[in-house]
Amino acid sequence: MGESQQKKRIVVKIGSSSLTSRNGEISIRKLVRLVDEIALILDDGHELVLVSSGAVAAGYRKLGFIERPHNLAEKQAAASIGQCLLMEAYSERFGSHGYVASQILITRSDFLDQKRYMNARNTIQVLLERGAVPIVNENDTITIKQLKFGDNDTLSAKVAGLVEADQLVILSDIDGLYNDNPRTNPNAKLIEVVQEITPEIEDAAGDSDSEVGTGGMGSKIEAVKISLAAGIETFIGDANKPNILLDAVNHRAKGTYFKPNAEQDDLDVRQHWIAFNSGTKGEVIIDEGARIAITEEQSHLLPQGVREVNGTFDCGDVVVIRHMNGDEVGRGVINYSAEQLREIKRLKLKEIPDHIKVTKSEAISQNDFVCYTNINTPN
Ligand SMILES: Nc1ncnc2c1ncn2[C@@H]1O[C@H](COP(=O)(O)OP(=O)(O)O)[C@@H](O)[C@H]1O
Ligand SMILES: N[C@@H](CCC(=O)OP(=O)(O)O)C(=O)O
Repeated sequence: MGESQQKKRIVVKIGSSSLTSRNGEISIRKLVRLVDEIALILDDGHELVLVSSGAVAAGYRKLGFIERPHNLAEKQAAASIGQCLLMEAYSERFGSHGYVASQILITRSDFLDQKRYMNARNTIQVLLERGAVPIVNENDTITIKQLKFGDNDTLSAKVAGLVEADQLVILSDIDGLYNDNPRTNPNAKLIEVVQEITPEIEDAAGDSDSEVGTGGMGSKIEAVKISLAAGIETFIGDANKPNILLDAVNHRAKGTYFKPNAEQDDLDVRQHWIAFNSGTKGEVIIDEGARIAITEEQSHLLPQGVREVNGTFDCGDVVVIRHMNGDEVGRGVINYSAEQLREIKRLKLKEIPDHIKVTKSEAISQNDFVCYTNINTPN
């Protein structure tokens, strides 16, 4: 183990702008330099998952386009060629350092489904245990517009949560978050440490000015909200600075460090999925007694404390739990359908009619519940 002593699990996101030359084509020189830096981290004993953009950039010229296409189908076609070329370049360079690269293509819907989520997690776990370097990108060629991450910033934050990373490092063409877009305001100042994403920070983070970057600083801040909510410290810095990765891991790189709330509770993997990835189907409105039971007394949510049921859901779906006063309390996996719960709301367990008896009679079990005070901001 090197200077940082403790083995860390790091997710590194490399944006399109950091892998391309001025004309938007993939730059093998830039890719090679970054792989060489990653090898130093691996040599130091850390585990690393790489989230790499660049498939469209690597492929569009081979399809005869003179510039990066804007039409979705054309970008998807370009990505299907570019992804292979990208992986070929990564495999070759990682191989020269004695490391094996693996490809993982993910869509937004993979995060919504708990089984697919766990599968992805288990696969990456094996790869990391065996010393391989998982390289993740969005599955561009098959993802429909409505389910697209679009930029890879959000994907990297979700991956960091998936693998329970110690640190997320987002490398870009800029050395961090400024208090205004430095490309248009020469007086903008770098913000070195962020403890909380305030509305001022969200306002400062603008779009991308490059031809190849997708989300700009705005999508990076959205991503940071997800990683901080999951308790993962995050860094944004300039991919072009020598030793940026090793320095970021050792907290001495120039850039912006985002600190998670130290008092946050640790969520287990199922609670993490419920909090950040599941998506919710409907709402269960509860009274004060039920709120105290589930948030302060570590008890189950019983049908007795349910006042209203909004929307449609089935047993096993994740629902929002809201207090009668309108405040959101948390979310959890529901043991009844909306129809069943409407029929048994406010009833004691022994009063539940036989035709509605289910295996777990509580509405939401304590270990299937995530309280919003235990996380910063769920997405
Ligand atoms: N407040 C800000 N601080 C830093 N960069 C900003 C800010 N607002 C907008 N930007 C823009 O965001 C760009 C980085 O995002 P992007 O081009 O999407 O890169 P990537 O391809 O690495 O995701 C910067 O180069 C800059 O033009
Ligand atoms: N999945 C796309 C990446 C999209 C993109 O450009 O993302 P980003 O680099 O975060 O602005 C690709 O590989 O081309």
